[in-house]
Amino acid sequence: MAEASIRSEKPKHIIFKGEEELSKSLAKYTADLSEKFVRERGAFTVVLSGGSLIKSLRKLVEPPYVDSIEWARWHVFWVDERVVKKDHPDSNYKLAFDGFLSKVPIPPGHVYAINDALSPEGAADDYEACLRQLVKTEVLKLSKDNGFPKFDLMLLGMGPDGHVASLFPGHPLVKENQRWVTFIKESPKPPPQRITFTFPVINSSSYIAQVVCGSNKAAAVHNALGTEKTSDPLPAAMVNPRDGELTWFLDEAAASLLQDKASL
Ligand SMILES: O=C(O)[C@H](O)[C@@H](O)[C@H](O)[C@H](O)COP(=O)(O)O
Repeated sequence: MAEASIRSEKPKHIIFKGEEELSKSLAKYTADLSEKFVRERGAFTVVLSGGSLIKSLRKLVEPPYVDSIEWARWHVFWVDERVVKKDHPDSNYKLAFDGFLSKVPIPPGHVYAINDALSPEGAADDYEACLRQLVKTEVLKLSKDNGFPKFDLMLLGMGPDGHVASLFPGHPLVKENQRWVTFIKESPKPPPQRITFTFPVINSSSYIAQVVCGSNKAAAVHNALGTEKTSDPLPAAMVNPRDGELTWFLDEAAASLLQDKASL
């Protein structure tokens, strides 16, 4: 079984009037965690998604954060990546590079992009091997209780169907519980070929921000934040860190079907 533990209570969620307020809060949240992990262990491992998340990180590359964050201590990963060349318009690396990474002095050797010369199978194996090497050099920690890598911060988006990373509703990959990184060749969201972290890795993170905006995602937010027990939860409802902290960052449109929707 995958780690589809059913929640007994709602995870923490914060509702913002709009995406502008959300992006300010997300920048402060990320900068505070960067400061904490750099102080505690001299490094900060951050996992990015594709999609609209990258735009919502824009305040990090503006003052005060652009100058105060210790970018040299960052190590950047992707929770999922499309199996395309790194300069292809569908590439999550390209999206993040153009909108974020090119604007801050993170050492290029700390940015762990997919090997874009490989097949989906090969790229997933290669990415997992890269993570295992980073465990040896102690850039990455391992979760003490399950042996999966423990990232400091995972920044997730969510699709209107409730998918996270490239883990889609009803797809067998949501139950993968051995691999750290796996692949999909028939993603319902184009492009079809992708690699993705698995749920045991996602749920071993120290902190997870689930960042969701827009009325087209309101039904999935309502479903994922509900506490009704179901045998077939949405992937977004399976984000449930075993020894970490999950915070949903929502705008009013995405939160419109929730009962308690007091916004900041
Ligand atoms: O490669 C991808 O497709 C993304 O990593 C994906 O998992 C994304 O986070 C969601 O689909 C939400 O995307 P939007 O925020 O653009 O809706």
